[in-house]
Amino acid sequence: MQIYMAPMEGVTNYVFRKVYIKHFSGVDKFFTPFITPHMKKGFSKSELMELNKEYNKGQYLIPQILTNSAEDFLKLADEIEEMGYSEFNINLGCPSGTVTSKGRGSGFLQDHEALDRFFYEIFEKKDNITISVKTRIGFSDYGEWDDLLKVYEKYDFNEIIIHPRLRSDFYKNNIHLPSFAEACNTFKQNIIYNGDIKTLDDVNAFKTKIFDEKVTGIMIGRGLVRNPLLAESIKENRETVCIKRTIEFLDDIVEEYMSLNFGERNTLFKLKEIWGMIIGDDDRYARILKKIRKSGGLKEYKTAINELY
Ligand SMILES: Cc1cc2nc3c(=O)[nH]c(=O)nc-3n(C[C@H](O)[C@H](O)[C@H](O)COP(=O)(O)O)c2cc1C
Repeated sequence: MQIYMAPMEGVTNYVFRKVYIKHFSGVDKFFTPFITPHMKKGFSKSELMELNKEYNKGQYLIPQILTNSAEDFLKLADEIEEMGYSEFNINLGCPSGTVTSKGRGSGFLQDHEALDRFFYEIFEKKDNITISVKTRIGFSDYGEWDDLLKVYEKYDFNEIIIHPRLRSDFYKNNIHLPSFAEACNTFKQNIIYNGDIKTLDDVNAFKTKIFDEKVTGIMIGRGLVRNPLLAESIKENRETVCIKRTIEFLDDIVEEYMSLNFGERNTLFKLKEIWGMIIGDDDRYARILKKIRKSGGLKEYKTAINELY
């Protein structure tokens, strides 16, 4: 089973991924956080870093694009192709209000005809690239999935990544496995499962519920940030958590940000977000998380981290 690291804006960015592959193994594919067409502005500095082949060396990296315009997609894909990419992922899952209100991300799932036209134009004009989608199962009603499946079925995606939640669920509420199972019966292509995998047990439980040879992989987001050893664990089929290796990894992330001149404040901001995901609402470490969040500089941050040993 293949393991993909989920794109997570602000978290699994170029720095995280670069340092990740120095410390851990097990991830087969990485995705950039979504990139939106920029029209006249050109790529931002961070987008250029996300896509820089030299900086991202050693990763099988797929650029993810967020748009509802075939014309903009084609133009952006051409530009990214020139940087050496030939595989693209389309974001049809982002639940953020600022994205969905413009009919993008999971907002695009509301207009099946427009979605169909979008894919038609892309596949008609671009036959030299590989395209996958990352999708939710609808906007606000499970009943939408049947029609969406009919649209997806028409196109030659190399794989379909499914997060079986509605937009209205955001990242909470239960996963809707019947919709995922329905996709397994419908699609001919490879299917990748995404959602709430946090431990090796979660993977094994998933496999007992869904066993279909078309499910060639799982994509993991929060679970891999919480325990960066999870991909290795799954590949080796033994649960491994090692706070020491996790801290060494995060120390290296600090160094990488500092070497890129992010400055102490911005670096700390990034680390606080990562620690928020690692500790989450685990009461045993709530006090330390509070200290991490309150730290005003890297020295104070390190003192807080040392309490974890
Ligand atoms: C902070 C954050 C940022 C995210 N950014 C993206 C993104 O840029 N593109 C995308 O397709 N999904 C994005 N996602 C969704 C994740 O890729 C993934 O689908 C979601 O976290 C569910 O998987 P998980 O339960 O394994 O975390 C984001 C999620 C979070 C929490």
